[in-house]
Amino acid sequence: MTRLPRVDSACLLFPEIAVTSRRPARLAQAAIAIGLGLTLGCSAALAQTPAKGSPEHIKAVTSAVDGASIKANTATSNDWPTIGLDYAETRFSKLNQINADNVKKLGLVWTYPLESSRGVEATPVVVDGVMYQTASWSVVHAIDARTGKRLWTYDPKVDRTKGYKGCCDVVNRGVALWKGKVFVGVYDGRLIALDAVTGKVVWERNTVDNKEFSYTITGAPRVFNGKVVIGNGGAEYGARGYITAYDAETGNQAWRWYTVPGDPSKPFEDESMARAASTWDPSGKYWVYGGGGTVWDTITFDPDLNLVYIGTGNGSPWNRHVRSPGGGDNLYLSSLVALNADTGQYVWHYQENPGDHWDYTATQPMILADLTIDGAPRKVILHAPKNGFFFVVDRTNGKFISAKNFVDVNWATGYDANGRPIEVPQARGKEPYDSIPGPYGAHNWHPMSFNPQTGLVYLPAQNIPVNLTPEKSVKFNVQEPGKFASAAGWNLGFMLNATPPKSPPFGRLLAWDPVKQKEAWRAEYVAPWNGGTLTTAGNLVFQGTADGRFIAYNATTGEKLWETPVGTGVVAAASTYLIDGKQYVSIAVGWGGVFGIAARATELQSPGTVYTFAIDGKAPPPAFVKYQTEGLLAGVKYDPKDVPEGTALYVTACAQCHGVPGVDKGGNVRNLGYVSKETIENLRNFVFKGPFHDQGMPDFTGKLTEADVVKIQAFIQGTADAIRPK
Ligand SMILES: O=C(O)c1cc(C(=O)O)c2c(n1)C(=O)C(=O)c1cc(C(=O)O)[nH]c1-2
Ligand SMILES: [Ca+2]
Repeated sequence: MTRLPRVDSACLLFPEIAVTSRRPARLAQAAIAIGLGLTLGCSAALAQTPAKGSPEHIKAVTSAVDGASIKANTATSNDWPTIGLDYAETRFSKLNQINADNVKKLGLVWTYPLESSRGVEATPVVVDGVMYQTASWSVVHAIDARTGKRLWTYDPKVDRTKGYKGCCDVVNRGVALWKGKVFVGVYDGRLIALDAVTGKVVWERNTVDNKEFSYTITGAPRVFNGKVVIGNGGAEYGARGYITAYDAETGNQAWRWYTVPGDPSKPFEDESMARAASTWDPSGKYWVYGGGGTVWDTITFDPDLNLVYIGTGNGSPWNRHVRSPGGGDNLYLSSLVALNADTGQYVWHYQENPGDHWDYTATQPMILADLTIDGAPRKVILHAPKNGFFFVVDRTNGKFISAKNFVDVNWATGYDANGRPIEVPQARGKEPYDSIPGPYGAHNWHPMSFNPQTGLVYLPAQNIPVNLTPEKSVKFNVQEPGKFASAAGWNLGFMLNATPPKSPPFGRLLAWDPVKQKEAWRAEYVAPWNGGTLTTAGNLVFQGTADGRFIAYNATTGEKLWETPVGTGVVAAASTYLIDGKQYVSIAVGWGGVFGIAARATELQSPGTVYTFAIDGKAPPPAFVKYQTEGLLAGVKYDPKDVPEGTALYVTACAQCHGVPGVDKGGNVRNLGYVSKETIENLRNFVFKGPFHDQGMPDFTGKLTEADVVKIQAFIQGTADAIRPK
């Protein structure tokens, strides 16, 4: 990356080069400046070189981050300036000091405590040794990566009793850095610009001023051309998806694009909404549920075509029979959409799941690549969404090139030449249905990477079996009566797996050839929900695992070359960067996300931590923390007649975080089948103004009655008793 203010070395190497590369009109001026610099400017500048890690240094290196520097960094990968490394989101670093020959000598340099006990999903962003990392509850940490010491922490103070507003853990997928500001999307819907040096708020906007829907933000903002763009989540609770661009300097709104139409009796926002409305059946009153299509993760910018690509989410509610009874594609659900980066106007779309029915989102991270396909150079998007197919799409026009399933699927047999799925009719039937992939996806938000040297994409793939039972009636979310709970339109019993699904769960790292649409190698894991990937010119792939390890593989062969325990399950992806000429690898660990709330794959539950490694690192690992669990709950007195009502209450109020008592083991939230008898006997003390409201436990005052709690107790003990080995 070109760093203007790095006068120590830049002085010798023509100080104005970075400026001229950005502003060609200033070539003549620059020539003079170079001359001056060599004669008198340099000695003065050298005397003022700020100490690394000092406020002046942080100001200098973060102010230099802009579109040109992000592009320039791709020549070396010295820094990791955006969440996916570059605008193409390759997560492929050209650094090769750490490589397949010496990775065995990788050792710990420092760890940094993120002071969080919920999921950590962000990739560390690093420029010249200044690191920005988010933890749960959208807390931002600035870290001196030379030492691992805190520079500052910013807590946007999300109301901890409002975690229920999102479906999938109080997570955050990271920051965007631009001209001295750090941008973070906050769980409660705010977009905040922070001063990169001090962590103080520069501006703040509420991006979800609408009161009808339960919006949250978990994704990372994207900055380009002086605009910062953010989407939101909420389609499990009823929401209408959109993304908004703001001026990065002022926070003024530049544009907004909705992903699905609103009430057709009112004027449409634009032509793209009018066209979309013809693919929805108004008798389903989809606008009341919001329709869905939330842009809760991937937003990618293409500087060459000046397009923004977004992946849109599932239908809201999931079940199309409820949402749009007459069928229809329901544009622009589950689609890749290209927008004009300046205006936010629709340019093209490709819909991966017409008429989504299964929470098959297209929000999974995409990678922009230039590939030779059938002998011709193509500018493509590589995409592996929840639905289990790997897509190659022409990013100049949205035309389908190819799709191939990367895991076994049962909802479609393939895609036709026009890019439409060939669906299996039972997948939309009225009978209970084992959805493969299920709503957790064959691949979720965990970032994949693409290594142009091997030609392979490294993709965390999985199966998490779920049985879906179609049902017309829509259940309430106890917290917000009138808001629809997650599986609205599907029987909420899916959470309790009323009909146990038959397919086996798995988690694996897939090395996938996107040209041949074929697996090259795989590594099997003990469980699903493993971390994102990083790949390097050192012929390496790095990935953290659900069972608490950080692993390096040979990128060509898949041979495991190195691993280290990290004290808890890993869901995030690693980054790598140079500091003062030496290569480091950092990974933030912290078990969580939608699967990690209630389930786990290791007995270790250490808090959120950033680990940083280098060759010959010798730092001692921190002490690991074990899960605190009691034996299977026994002895709570209850009336079996209360169990059916208790079940319904538990499903709408408790299941999403606590899982099924005694069946799930508990993830970053405890399972109520494995707590003490006294805890369940005193459940009311936790439910109403209880001690865990600062950790994400909602306050149910006014939402549940004391009698409801007694029924929930009956369900919890009844379930534990039912599964106890006789
Ligand atoms: O439909 C939505 O609006 C929405 C939002 C989110 C989110 O914001 O985290 C997730 C999902 N859906 C989702 O379907 C999903 O599987 C998921 C997993 C995670 C996670 O962080 O582990 N978030 C989300
Ligand atoms: Ca969803």
